[in-house]
Amino acid sequence: MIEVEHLSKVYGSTTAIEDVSFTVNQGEILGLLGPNGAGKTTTMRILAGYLPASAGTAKVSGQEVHENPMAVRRCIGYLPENPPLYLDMEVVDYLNFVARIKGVAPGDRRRCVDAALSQCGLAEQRRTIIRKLSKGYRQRVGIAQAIVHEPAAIILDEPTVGLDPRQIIEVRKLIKSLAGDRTIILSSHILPEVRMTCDRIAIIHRGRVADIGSPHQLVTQLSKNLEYELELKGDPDIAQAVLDQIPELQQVERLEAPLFPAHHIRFKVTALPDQDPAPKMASLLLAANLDLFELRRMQASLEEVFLKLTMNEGMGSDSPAETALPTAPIANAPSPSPLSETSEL
Ligand SMILES: Nc1ncnc2c1ncn2[C@@H]1O[C@H](COP(=O)(O)OP(=O)(O)OP(=O)(O)O)[C@@H](O)[C@H]1O
Repeated sequence: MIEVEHLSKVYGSTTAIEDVSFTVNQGEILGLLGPNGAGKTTTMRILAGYLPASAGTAKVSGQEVHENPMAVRRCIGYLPENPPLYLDMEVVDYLNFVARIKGVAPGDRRRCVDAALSQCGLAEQRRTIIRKLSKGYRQRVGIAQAIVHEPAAIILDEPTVGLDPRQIIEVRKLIKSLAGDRTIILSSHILPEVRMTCDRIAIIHRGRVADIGSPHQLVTQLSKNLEYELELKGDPDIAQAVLDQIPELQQVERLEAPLFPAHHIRFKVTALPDQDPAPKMASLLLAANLDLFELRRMQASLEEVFLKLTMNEGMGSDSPAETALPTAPIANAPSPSPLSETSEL
């Protein structure tokens, strides 16, 4: 559905994105995850046909974006980071206006606007002046303007930024409900955001795709060597000897466990790549008359994957799971300059 190949964009002396490639299948939700300045907005604006690339190609439904920007805009809906809402218009008038400038035929407009209002949970607000809406509802209007021409794909730039936690949950639900046949790309600098909403995640780091895959793939890729923690009761030397003779284990480490009950011992073991020695460990330890209280696989988290891929940035947080990613210190970041960009509406 969306194919991006070797895309690059240079602004003056700043390379915003370099050699970015990925594909998004029909009906899939892909998250672009990266800190501020990583290149997410640039990638999305190129895809939406609002910004020319310096090199590479982007295709939507087989159409090259640069060659057919108008055709591509018909099959893509775009929610920019700051949606261009006309605050003094009523919701329904604004959506009618957007439908008209997006080329929806006059006979289809009412149906399209009503569908967008209903899908975005705005039916009761149709006659409300946009200025009077909460930020969460304004964001719904932003999403409604992105889908009003019934595009096959939508691109949402930081759709939950600036919303309170309740509004975030509602907008997330809305995005999920818009999936199905539609293809969705959304960007975020918040890891739980993409983990909860997206089927696949592309980690964007300094303008490049550092890795791409489902949350599960990203995590298992990092942990080719499975790690386990064990808690046993019995003779520590026997336990050590049993574990030492398992050929699938690469490393056996006895852990200090001062807070554990008397005679309880703990080990951390690392398996050889692509080996899972759990059943063998359990049966050999039990056969040696040791009591096995716990055999727990240590799973790398998505946060650890992100940290590994973007190590040189330093997360600087005790709990990355609940924290936004840091601002990337891009060298020579210039102030935005007027380029040959077109209106985002
Ligand atoms: N119009 C512009 N002129 C010059 N440099 C720009 C322009 N737009 C973006 N940049 C630079 O390109 C790089 C990538 O910016 P981009 O906005 O794509 O990142 P982002 O990941 O979307 O970050 P954010 O979440 O802050 O928007 C940054 O270094 C940014 O300063």
